Amino acid sequence: MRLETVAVIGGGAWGTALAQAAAMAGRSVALVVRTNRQAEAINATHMNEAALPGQVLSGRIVAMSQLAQADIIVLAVPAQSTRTLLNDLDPALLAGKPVVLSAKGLETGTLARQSEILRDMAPEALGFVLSGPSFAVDVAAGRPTAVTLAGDDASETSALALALAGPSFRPYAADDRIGVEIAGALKNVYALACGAVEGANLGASARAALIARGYAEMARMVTAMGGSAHTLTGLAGLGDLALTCTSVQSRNYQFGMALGAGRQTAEVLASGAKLAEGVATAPVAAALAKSLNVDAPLIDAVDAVVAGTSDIASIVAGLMSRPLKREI
Ligand SMILES: NC(=O)C1=CN([C@@H]2O[C@H](COP(=O)(O)OP(=O)(O)OC[C@H]3O[C@@H](n4cnc5c(N)ncnc54)[C@H](OP(=O)(O)O)[C@@H]3O)[C@@H](O)[C@H]2O)C=CC1
Ligand SMILES: O=C(CO)COP(=O)(O)O
Repeated sequence: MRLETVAVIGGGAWGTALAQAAAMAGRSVALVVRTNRQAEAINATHMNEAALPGQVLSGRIVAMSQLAQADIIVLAVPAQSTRTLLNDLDPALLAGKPVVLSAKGLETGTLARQSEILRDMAPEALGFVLSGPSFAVDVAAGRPTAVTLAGDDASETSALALALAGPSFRPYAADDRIGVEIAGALKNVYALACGAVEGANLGASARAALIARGYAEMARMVTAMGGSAHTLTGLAGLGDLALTCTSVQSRNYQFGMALGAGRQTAEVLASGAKLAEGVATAPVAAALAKSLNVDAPLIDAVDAVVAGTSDIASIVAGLMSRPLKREI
């Protein structure tokens, strides 16, 4: 498998950061953005001001508005946009190529994981999923982090990890795509919850308890879907949960803070909030848990708060009065 050139599709914060990581790994990178105008501005300034203000980009990155041939294709658009994006692409450009899915979310309506969407839309592509504790600003600035890269074929996954690894970006190869995708999607739901705990002034103890019970719930979901709960001990599980559920820098956490302070979802969205994937994923995860018969009180709680069908005080009272049970 030739792994020299990379095309990253999606000119937002994460696409730009992943382009930078691939460039730092020594690859030649095409950053595929929406319009010629955006591409020209990025190429003229070596910055993507709208996505990562002030961050100077590697000279190995060239922005363009159309996908051309590349050895590795990285998709970095919001989870709800992946299907539309793939629908607009020429499947021949993806056939037989490693396609790295980096969005963290489950699709509304279909309940699909990102790799299921890829399988539907471009069945001849080789799907890999990338997830882990990685704020775009950190990755783009070359601050160190490590992530999980999961794929079906162990040697192809290791080769791809090597091609994307740089001095500050360390992908660990793994094989449990389901576990990695569910972890990446659900950590955003728990980050909303943890932000709400902060917004409602419920205290750091409540937040830590929520993270631990969220982890247990996530393990039930992953197992029910056919993944391995062991995956959650890694970067995509514990790593990303630890980052997103404790950091005000997280957009999901910020959104949760607003909900915890008593604001409604529509109001927060209308105020120009940044992308918070957990808002769309919470109802999907709740439907998935129901269909799998998995007990998921925290996902249900976030779903209710996002939908505005319950308030934080009632949610807390409901969770605290559930019948006592053994921990494991
Ligand atoms: N930011 C981060 O730190 C991290 C983000 N992620 C994940 O990456 C995904 C993207 O997030 P992020 O980049 O931060 O979000 P942003 O909101 O910063 O950017 C999303 C980008 O996708 C573009 N886009 C949307 N739909 C399409 C489409 N159909 N075709 C082409 N481009 C499209 C948007 O363009 P336009 O604005 O014109 O609609 C925008 O440039 C999310 O799932 C997120 O969870 C993962 C790890 C870290
Ligand atoms: O996934 C992320 C870090 O790993 C980014 O989280 P937010 O989308 O909540 O900012």
